Amino acid sequence: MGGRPQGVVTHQPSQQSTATSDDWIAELIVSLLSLVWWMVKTAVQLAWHFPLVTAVLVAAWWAYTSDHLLVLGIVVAILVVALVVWRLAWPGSFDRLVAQPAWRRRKRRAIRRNWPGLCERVGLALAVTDRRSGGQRQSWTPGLSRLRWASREHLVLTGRVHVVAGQTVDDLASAAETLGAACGAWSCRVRKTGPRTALVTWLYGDPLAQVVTPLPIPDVLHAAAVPVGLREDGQPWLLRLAATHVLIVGVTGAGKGSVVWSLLGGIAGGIRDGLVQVWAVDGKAGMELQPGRALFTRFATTVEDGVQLLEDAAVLMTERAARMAGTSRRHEPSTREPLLVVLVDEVALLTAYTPDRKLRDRAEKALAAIATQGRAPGVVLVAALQDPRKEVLGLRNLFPTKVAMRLDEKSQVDMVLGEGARESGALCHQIPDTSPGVAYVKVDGVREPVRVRAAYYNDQAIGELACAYAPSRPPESRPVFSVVDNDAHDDANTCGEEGAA
Ligand SMILES: Nc1ncnc2c1ncn2[C@@H]1O[C@H](COP(=O)(O)OP(=O)(O)OP(=O)(O)O)[C@@H](O)[C@H]1O
Repeated sequence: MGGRPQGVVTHQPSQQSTATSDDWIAELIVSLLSLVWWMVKTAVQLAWHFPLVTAVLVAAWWAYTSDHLLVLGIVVAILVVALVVWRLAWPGSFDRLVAQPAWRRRKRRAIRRNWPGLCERVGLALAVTDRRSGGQRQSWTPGLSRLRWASREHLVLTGRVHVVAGQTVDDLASAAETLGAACGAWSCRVRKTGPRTALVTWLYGDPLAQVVTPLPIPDVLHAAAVPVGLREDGQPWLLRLAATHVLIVGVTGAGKGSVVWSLLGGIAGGIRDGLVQVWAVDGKAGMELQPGRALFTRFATTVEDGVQLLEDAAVLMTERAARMAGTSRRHEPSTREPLLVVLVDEVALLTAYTPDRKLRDRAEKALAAIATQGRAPGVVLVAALQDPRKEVLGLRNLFPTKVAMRLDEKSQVDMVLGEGARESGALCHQIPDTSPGVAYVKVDGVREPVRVRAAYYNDQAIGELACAYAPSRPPESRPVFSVVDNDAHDDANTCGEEGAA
C-alpha cells in the first residue's frame, strides 16, 4: 500500500520473553540505551520543529547556570519592546516579514502533523482487515509529501498525495472541497499526476481578486504558450495557440475582450515580425476590435465581409495543406507561411443572428472547414461568443480549448466546457460580475478546468500595443496569399509617426 497505516484498533500481541534469569542485566542495559536514544532523538526533533522555543530555553539555561538572569531579562525586554514598536509603527512590513511567515509555517506544520486525522475526517481513510495479523482492522490514509508554499505572495500551498490501493484520484478529487474546508483554505484543487498520485493545491488567498495588469510582451513568438493572464495558483496563465482553436464564452460584460487583447498582446512580437497574421471579424461594425486595427492584416466590420474573410481563410488553409502534404505534418510559423489567427468577435452574428440564410450557411461552412482542418496547416480560429447554446454555435465541440467566463446558468458550464466540468470545480455561474476577466479554461486531454483571470488592457494600453507592434514588414515582402487591407497599414503608419513624435 502507498499510504501509512493509522489507528490500529486491537493491540499487538505481547512478545513472549525468551530471556532467562541469567541475562536480565543485558536486557536492562539494552532498555537503558533505548531510553537514551529515544530522549536524544526527541530532543533533536523538538529543537528542529520548535527552534525559537529551543533557543529561548537554551538561553534561559545558560543565564541560570552562569548567573546572567538579569542580562537575559533585559535582552528579552528589549526584543519584546522592539517587536511591539515595529508592529505599531510599520504594520505592513511586520506582517510581511514576521506575522505571515509565522502563520505559513504554523499552517504547513499543522497540515503535515494532522494529515492522517484530516483524511479520516473527510472520508479518505480506508479500513482494511488484515488477515495476517489475526483479523485486525487497520486504517490506511493517503501519503502526503513535498508540502510547500508554491506562492508565498498568493498563499498557495501544494502537496503531493499518493492515494492508497483501493482508492482512485477521483476519490480524492471528490473530497477536495471538504479537505479544503478542513484545512481552513477557501479552495482546494486536485490535479492528477499519475495513476495514484495527485498534486493538491490549497488556496489561502485569491490572486485573481485583483485586476491583472498586462504581462510583459514576449519579444519572441512562442505560440505553444502565450502569456494571457494569471492562474489561481499564482502562476502565469499560458494559453496554447499553436495547433488548436480557442472558444471564449461569457455573458455581456464578462470580459471576453480582455482575453482577446491579452492573447493579441502575447503574440504581438510575432505579429510585428511577420510570423503571425491576424484576420479579424467584428460584426458589431468594428466597435470592439477597432482600437487594435493596426495589428490586423485583414479586418472585416460587416457580416458580408466577415463571411468573405472566413472563406478566404478556408481557401488559404486548403492551399497550404496541399503544399505541406507529404513534406511536413506540423506547421512552423515563418514570414513566408505565418501562423494565421482568424479572430471572430461575437461569432453568433455570423452563424445565428444573420437573417440572410445564404450568408449564414456560407459562414457555418467556412467555420466548420477551418475548425476541422485548420490546426495542422497553422490556421487557428479564436471565436468569442455570448450565448453557448447549440443552435447558436453548433461547432463548439470542435474547439479543443474552451474559455468559459461568467455564465447565466449552471447548466451552461458543461455545455461550454464539456460534461463533468462543473463537477470538477468550474463554477462559471458563480463568478461575480465584479470580477470581469475571470474564467475557467478547459483544454481537451486535460481533466481539470483551471481558474484564471485575463490581464486587463484599457484603451490606452490597447492603443500603445497596436502602435508598437503593428506589422513592420512592407506590403511587397508579405507572403503572396495575404490580402492586405491598405487602411490597416495607414493606421500602422500613423501609429509609427505618433510613436516617434
Ligand atoms: N480582465 C479584466 N480585468 C478587469 N476588468 C475587466 C477585465 N476585462 C474586462 N473588464 C471590465 O469589464 C468591462 C466589460 O468587459 P468586456 O467589454 O471585455 O466584456 P465582454 O465580455 O467583451 O462584453 P460584450 O460581450 O458585451 O462585448 C470592461 O469595460 C472593463 O471595465
